[in-house]
Amino acid sequence: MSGQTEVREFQAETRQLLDLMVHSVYSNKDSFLRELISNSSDALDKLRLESLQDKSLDVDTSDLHIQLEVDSDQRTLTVRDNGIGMSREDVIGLIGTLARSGTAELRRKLAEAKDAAASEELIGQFGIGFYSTFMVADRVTLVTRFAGDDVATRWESTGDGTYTIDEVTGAPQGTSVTLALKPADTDDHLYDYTDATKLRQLVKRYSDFIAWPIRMDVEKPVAAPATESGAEESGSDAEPKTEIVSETINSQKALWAKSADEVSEEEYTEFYRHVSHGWDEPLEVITVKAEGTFEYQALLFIPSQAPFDLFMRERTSGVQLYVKRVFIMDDCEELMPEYLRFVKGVVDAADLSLNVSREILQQDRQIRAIRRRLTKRIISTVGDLRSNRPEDYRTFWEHFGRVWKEGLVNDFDNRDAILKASSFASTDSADDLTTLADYVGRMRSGQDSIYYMTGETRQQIENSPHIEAFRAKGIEVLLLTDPVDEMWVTSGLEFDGKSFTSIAKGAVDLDALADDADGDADAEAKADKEKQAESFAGLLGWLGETLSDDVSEARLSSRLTESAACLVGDTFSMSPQLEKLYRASGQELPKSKRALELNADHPLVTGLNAAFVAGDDHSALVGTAKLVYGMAVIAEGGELGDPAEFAKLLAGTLTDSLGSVES
Ligand SMILES: Nc1ncnc2c1ncn2[C@@H]1O[C@H](COP(=O)(O)OP(=O)(O)OP(=O)(O)O)[C@@H](O)[C@H]1O
Repeated sequence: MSGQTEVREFQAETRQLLDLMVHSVYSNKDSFLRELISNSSDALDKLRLESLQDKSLDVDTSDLHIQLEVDSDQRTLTVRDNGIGMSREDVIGLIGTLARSGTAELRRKLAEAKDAAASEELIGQFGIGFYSTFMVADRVTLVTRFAGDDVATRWESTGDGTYTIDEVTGAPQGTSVTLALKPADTDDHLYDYTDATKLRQLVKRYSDFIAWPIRMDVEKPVAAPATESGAEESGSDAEPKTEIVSETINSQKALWAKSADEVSEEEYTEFYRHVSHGWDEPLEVITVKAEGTFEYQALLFIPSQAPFDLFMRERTSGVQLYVKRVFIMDDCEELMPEYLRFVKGVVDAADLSLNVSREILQQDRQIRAIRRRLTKRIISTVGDLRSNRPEDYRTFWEHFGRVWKEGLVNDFDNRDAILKASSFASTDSADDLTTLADYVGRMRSGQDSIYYMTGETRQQIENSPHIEAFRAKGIEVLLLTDPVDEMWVTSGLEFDGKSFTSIAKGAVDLDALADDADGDADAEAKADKEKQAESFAGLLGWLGETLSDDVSEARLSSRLTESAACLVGDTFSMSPQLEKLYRASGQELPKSKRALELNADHPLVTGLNAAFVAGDDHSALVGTAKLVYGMAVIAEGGELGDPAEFAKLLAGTLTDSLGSVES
């Protein structure tokens, strides 16, 4: 019996994604089955957990399983489970709309994707779960009854703009998804999914480890009954008899309980996809087996692709917690520090209660011990990747380096090891990243700091005036462009006894590092410097006052070779990027002032000094002073406080210079 049918429209976003599935570019169409079985398995986990926690829940959990049902005449395949089911609201929210925050992002990227291969990769990165059914089906019907509810909900769609939803009674608890299959077309990687052999093969390949039985009715020859004489009944007219028997077609073996040499790479990959809801391959598999006081097993994966929500607040699925093979929770944050949130997998602890809650976990000594050990294992694994598999390490770094470096700020116990396994862009190479050990190996004699500069892009840093003298003298500088770099680099961390020094802050004395330094030349240079300082003293004092709203002082620079001026913070001041980040996050910060450093060899600066020394009335030079300051801000990629004033001053100066050309 069914209630009134309601026709609803898919959201525009969902429609576009559906359209993509219907005209799928994804060659691995078989994976729809994995998605459905995976959803069913999750639903069974949830029901078991729910019934453990809520004893009053009136549900039968005696035979939790997944059933595959085939109707060859109708060409349908049904995946049925007796799991937790969904309410009508769930169906509309979870199935009817692709409400996940990454959908818009996926669509945008798909629109940009140039070819089918790029689209495949994107689908791999985002995953499309339930909607993958439309790769193989013309019509999908879902009937579901939430545990404890009386009425069930039926949802149906042909993958065009609408779906229907209505109430049904008499449906069993759990969920069934029935696919009206498209005709097989092997050229399009679309197989006959009513074929028992094919289904068996797919379950074996993708879902063998699923903890719940996956059953299918299969036709089997009936063993002929023995006659009284003991001989089998036989006769020329006897047709071989068959019967339909229900068979469990997965082995249900928990992969984490097996030793690594018993598990194939493919099995690990499929398990990884199940726990991560990902479609990519794992970059590395980590197995841990602890015996003794705390017994547990862990099977962890480092993915090869960052999920779209890596930097979103409500991230999903990380490491799942099991207790003695029973699923307890997804995304068990207590088992993994936040900066390792990209790690996926399972931890099965033997000695916890099945009723364990998040509150208890937070206090639990065993959980803390597991977390400590797993963290160390992951860090050492990444270190090994770096040493032994540079290509894979590079993939890792591209996808997860930014998150990894959060550990330098947050994980005090392991930060030296994290730093060791990190890598950085530097002026040493345009393409390759460097480790700190290699950087230190290239340090100049007399250099006791690791020099770095932070900025928004590599190009911006490389073009900033601060780096000029370092470039001219061939001193290597790390180029740090991730927001998190600002944090760890100023946290007092050292590497190999060397501190990190920003080239955009404090005074630098590069002369001490000159490799060709000779005593006489040094003394001469020092005397020159002193003389220069004297001749510029008046100008510097005046500039400091004139620009006092913006700068703390004006001084001569030893870091400039090409530009006229740059701005330099105190050793412990915030960089402009960090200030910007804080402001963007809504924090009020007092205006900070930096020193204006001038290049005493630049014609603009020597000209300005000559003009300053030549007259007593310096008011005509105020505009030039402001321009010099503004140029320093622009050169480092900063934002002018009053761009209109700067533009006006510049226009006036240009006009004057043209006037002098005309006359
Ligand atoms: N058989 C089922 N029983 C109960 N709930 C289900 C079932 N299938 C799907 N759902 C619900 O619908 C939601 C959406 O499913 P869908 O497969 O689209 O995405 P997902 O499993 O959350 O993520 P992914 O796309 O990564 O697989 C699930 O999270 C689950 O809450």
